[in-house]
Amino acid sequence: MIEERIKQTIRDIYDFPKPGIIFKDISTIFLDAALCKSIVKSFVDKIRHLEPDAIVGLESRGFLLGPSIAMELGIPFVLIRKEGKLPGKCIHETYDLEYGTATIEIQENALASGKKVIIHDDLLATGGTVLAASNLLHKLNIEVVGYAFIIELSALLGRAKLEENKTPVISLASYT
Ligand SMILES: O=P(O)(O)OC[C@H]1O[C@H](OP(=O)(O)OP(=O)(O)O)[C@H](O)[C@@H]1O
Ligand SMILES: Nc1ncnc2[nH]cnc12
Repeated sequence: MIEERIKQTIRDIYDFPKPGIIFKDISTIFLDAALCKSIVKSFVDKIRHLEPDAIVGLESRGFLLGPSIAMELGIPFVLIRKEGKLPGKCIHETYDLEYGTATIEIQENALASGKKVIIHDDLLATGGTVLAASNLLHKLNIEVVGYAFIIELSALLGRAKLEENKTPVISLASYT
């Protein structure tokens, strides 16, 4: 099963980037091409029926598999980046993380008004990052029809925040 394969592959790094945080290091997933392919296939199987017009990936770890998922579905991949990285007119949003605060941005003309998207990131923790991304997309009149994560840290209760408006939340491996 994909969940076991993911859990066997990633590593727990204690006290990174701050004391008390158990960091889920997903870099080992990318040493295993067969596992990467299986993860992309799992996402595609779970999100195709939502008929997204694009996948929106969150910098930086949402950029690792996001383009592959979009390519498999034959749809665009759109970037949400950390502050100061995107050229042209952008809108931005600041949010809290498990271990700090951050600001993300999207280009104003990244995607046409009225499009439907899936937001993809490697990991759901408090949900602060994806909620900020949802807010950005909402401001551009883009509808979020689902969220897709490799990993979910369920004790941090991000899912409940995302499901408030009944949007489907997909995660392939969940930790309590
Ligand atoms: O659900 P949340 O509490 O918001 O946390 C999840 C976010 O934290 C990590 O990113 P980070 O900001 O560390 O940046 P990185 O991907 O550039 O390493 C992770 O990749 C998610 O984007
Ligand atoms: N515990 C964690 N491990 C990896 N990425 C994270 N992002 C937020 N919390 C995290």
